[in-house]
Amino acid sequence: MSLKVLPGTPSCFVCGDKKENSRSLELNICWDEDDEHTSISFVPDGSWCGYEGIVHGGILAAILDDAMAWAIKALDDRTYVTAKMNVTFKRPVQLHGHYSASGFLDRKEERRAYTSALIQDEDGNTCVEAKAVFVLTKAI
Ligand SMILES: CCCCCCCCCCCCCCCC(=O)SCCNC(=O)CCNC(=O)[C@H](O)C(C)(C)COP(=O)(O)OP(=O)(O)OC[C@H]1O[C@@H](n2cnc3c(N)ncnc32)[C@H](O)[C@@H]1OP(=O)(O)O
Repeated sequence: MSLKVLPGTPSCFVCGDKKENSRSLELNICWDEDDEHTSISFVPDGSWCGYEGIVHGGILAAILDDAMAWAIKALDDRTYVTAKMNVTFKRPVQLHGHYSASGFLDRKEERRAYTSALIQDEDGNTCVEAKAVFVLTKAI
């Protein structure tokens, strides 16, 4: 497995830099060059919770959104935005656990990119799954 750390976007809530965005989670986005998917490792702290001890689903959706956006970016340098995203929460993601998110570009059609992503715990159990459609922007 050959993992490359992608640069991140300084203003981003997920992959940014606290100097540019004080609320950024500052997660590293890695690219697996052999299997062509993103990989984001994280250990949630107390500021990520909704219910006590359980990570807020909106934060998990944001991580999956980035995992998929960067899977596109690694393979196509143009700018795509999330147009539709479907998230299935299968198991709670726990405070202080060790998790990994992976994002995949499944296929492209015209201006659309179809993606998928998942979050797994350290035993390989799938906790969250997502599918999304990104659209190539005319401007940004
Ligand atoms: C230092 C290095 C930095 C480098 C930099 C890295 C950047 C890499 C990391 C980024 C990290 C951030 C990752 C978070 C990503 C976001 O969160 S993006 C923010 C959230 N999303 C948005 O704000 C999008 C808001 N929506 C829109 O702007 C517009 O509705 C859209 C999606 C652009 C579409 O508008 P439009 O271009 O006028 O759309 P339209 O011409 O009607 O449709 C175009 C095509 O898309 C399809 N389409 C449109 N909407 C949909 C839909 N909802 N479902 C399915 N298909 C749709 C249409 O069917 C059409 O398909 P074709 O007929 O061409 O095959």
